[in-house]
Amino acid sequence: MKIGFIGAGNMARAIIAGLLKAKAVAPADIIVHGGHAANYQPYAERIGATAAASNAAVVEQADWVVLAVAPPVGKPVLREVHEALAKHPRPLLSLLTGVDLKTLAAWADQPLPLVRVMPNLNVALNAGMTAYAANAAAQPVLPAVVALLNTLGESMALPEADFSTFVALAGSSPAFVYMFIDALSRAGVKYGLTKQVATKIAAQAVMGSGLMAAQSTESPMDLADQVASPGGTTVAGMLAMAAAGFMPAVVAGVDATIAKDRE
Ligand SMILES: NC(=O)C1=CN([C@@H]2O[C@H](COP(=O)(O)OP(=O)(O)OC[C@H]3O[C@@H](n4cnc5c(N)ncnc54)[C@H](O)[C@@H]3O)[C@@H](O)[C@H]2O)C=CC1
Ligand SMILES: O=C(O)[C@@H]1CCC=N1
Repeated sequence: MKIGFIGAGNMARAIIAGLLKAKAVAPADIIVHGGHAANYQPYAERIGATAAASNAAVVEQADWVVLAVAPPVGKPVLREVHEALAKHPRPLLSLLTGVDLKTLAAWADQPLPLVRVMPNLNVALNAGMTAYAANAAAQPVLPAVVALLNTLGESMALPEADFSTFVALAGSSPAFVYMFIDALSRAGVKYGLTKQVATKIAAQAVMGSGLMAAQSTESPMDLADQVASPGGTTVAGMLAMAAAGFMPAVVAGVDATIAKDRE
């Protein structure tokens, strides 16, 4: 199975890293083309992937094509590869935020199997959270696509109406979590730890808590109650964070992310 990537930026590289770690695809079966030869060619060489000379060459050489460019670049790129896709009607996996299957079909301007895929950067560690939605033509290939996505972490079928919310809760949220880790770590620096030590402590605590929340059948607040001993340190911290607007700040961030995705 040859997987082609149009665009070789952060998201494409994270997916490729995950696929290679899982040994889901052989390095030479990864075909990439990006906007800048000076970037994508040495990258392809470094990981043993095949650098294609053009986006059309990606379509010609790959079995499936992943559209991994910025959303505004999607339409011109699909116009550019129109002829190649007409000759080789490959399933197209789009990572573009804010671009639904209907728009994608209009841009492709020909009947193609289309899968809208929304991953996050944690796919690089095979710990991603990915949503997908597919058109009717993609149904025969969907089980194989989902099997591939599952090598990158968890995946779920999601109605397209919920994709904007998913972007906030999974696509963008690693950045929000890093903000939280940085805030914890900075507070540690305030009390005399080095940033390096404080970040190690904060990141490991967040990782363990994430694992616990993902695996437990209890709600996050039930888990918090188990941390908060009566009259103890945790409840004092939780109440101070609540008073400082922790939850409204997070929800405002999600609101802004969803609004941007829907622009
Ligand atoms: N970064 C993330 O965490 C996530 C990104 N996405 C989506 O993935 C897509 C890619 O995002 P990133 O990788 O973060 O962006 P990026 O800016 O890192 O990468 C975009 C890539 O497209 C290439 N490119 C630009 N014009 C091109 C053209 N005409 N032909 C071929 N390649 C071209 C650039 O050279 C670059 O390699 C976006 O649509 C984004 O919404 C989705 C979920 C998470
Ligand atoms: O910031 C962005 O627009 C992309 C989509 C989700 C994560 N990164």
